[in-house]
Amino acid sequence: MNKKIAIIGGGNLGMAMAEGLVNSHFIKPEHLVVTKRNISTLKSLETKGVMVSNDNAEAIRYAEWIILAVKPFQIKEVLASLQPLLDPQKHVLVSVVTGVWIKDIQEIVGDRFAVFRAMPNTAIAIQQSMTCICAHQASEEQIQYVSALFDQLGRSVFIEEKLMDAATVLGACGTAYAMRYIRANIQGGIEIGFSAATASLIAAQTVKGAAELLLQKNTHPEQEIDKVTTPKGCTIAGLNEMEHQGFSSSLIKGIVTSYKKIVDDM
Ligand SMILES: NC(=O)C1=CN([C@@H]2O[C@H](COP(=O)(O)OP(=O)(O)OC[C@H]3O[C@@H](n4cnc5c(N)ncnc54)[C@H](OP(=O)(O)O)[C@@H]3O)[C@@H](O)[C@H]2O)C=CC1
Ligand SMILES: O=C(O)[C@@H]1CCC=N1
Repeated sequence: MNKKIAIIGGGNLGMAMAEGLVNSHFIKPEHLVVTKRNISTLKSLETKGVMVSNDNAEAIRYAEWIILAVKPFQIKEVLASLQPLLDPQKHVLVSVVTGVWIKDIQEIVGDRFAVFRAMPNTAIAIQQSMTCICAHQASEEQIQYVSALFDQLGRSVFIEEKLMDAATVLGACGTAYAMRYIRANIQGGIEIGFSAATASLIAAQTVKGAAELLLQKNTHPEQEIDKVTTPKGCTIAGLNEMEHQGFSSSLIKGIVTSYKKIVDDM
């Protein structure tokens, strides 16, 4: 397991992945290199012993596993600059870039590489990501390595590439949707009497507990809702008012809008 990993693009997600990889001890810090043009924001990683660099070529020479974590509009230029240095016998590519297909990557680097697309979320920093993965021309050993990597950083599932945009919305944008739900709870909590700090704790732990009920007991949300709603009680009164105001409908419309944005832009 002494493989070396390069993360090309140490931004929000690249940095979160690096933190998760090091904190989980999946990789020794000295076996990880993270690049970006302005490396001054990578000091916390450097302190942990991770190599940081503004030289992608140096990172490609060092590592076998290349995680591409730049913005979608940057990927073509970055791949084109890396192409002469990439070797299908040595390198495996893992792209976390939204809306960029394996065929787009192959158009630039050629079709002889094992390529993965992975869609984690920012909770990867604390080993709580949900990561959807698809593989192309990968060996069983490479698939096992990628599985082990993302399972160490949360939970993972292999999906077909055609579902990758949907995975981006539900799994990655989903972190932002959940944050907004929690924030609204905090605002409501303050209005009914809590300090912001206490409301934040109650809201976040309650959401965590609700999610764990589904994950651990494998139940449907409505089964769990039935256990909370006393007939004529306060929960159902509040829930129904939320639905009258378009709660579920607004979430579904938001999810579909995010999805259309990816599909229409690419
Ligand atoms: N943020 C999220 O929650 C998620 C993001 N994604 C995807 O991950 C990718 C990264 O997103 P995110 O981290 O949010 O974006 P960021 O803009 O935060 O990170 C991209 C990083 O790439 C660096 N970069 C730009 N050009 C180069 C280059 N030529 N060589 C090396 N590094 C470069 C930038 O730093 P500098 O300018 O210093 O070079 C920047 O830090 C995107 O494609 C996004 O769609 C996927 C799932 C979740
Ligand atoms: O909105 C974005 O650009 C990215 C895609 C997934 C999460 N954030």
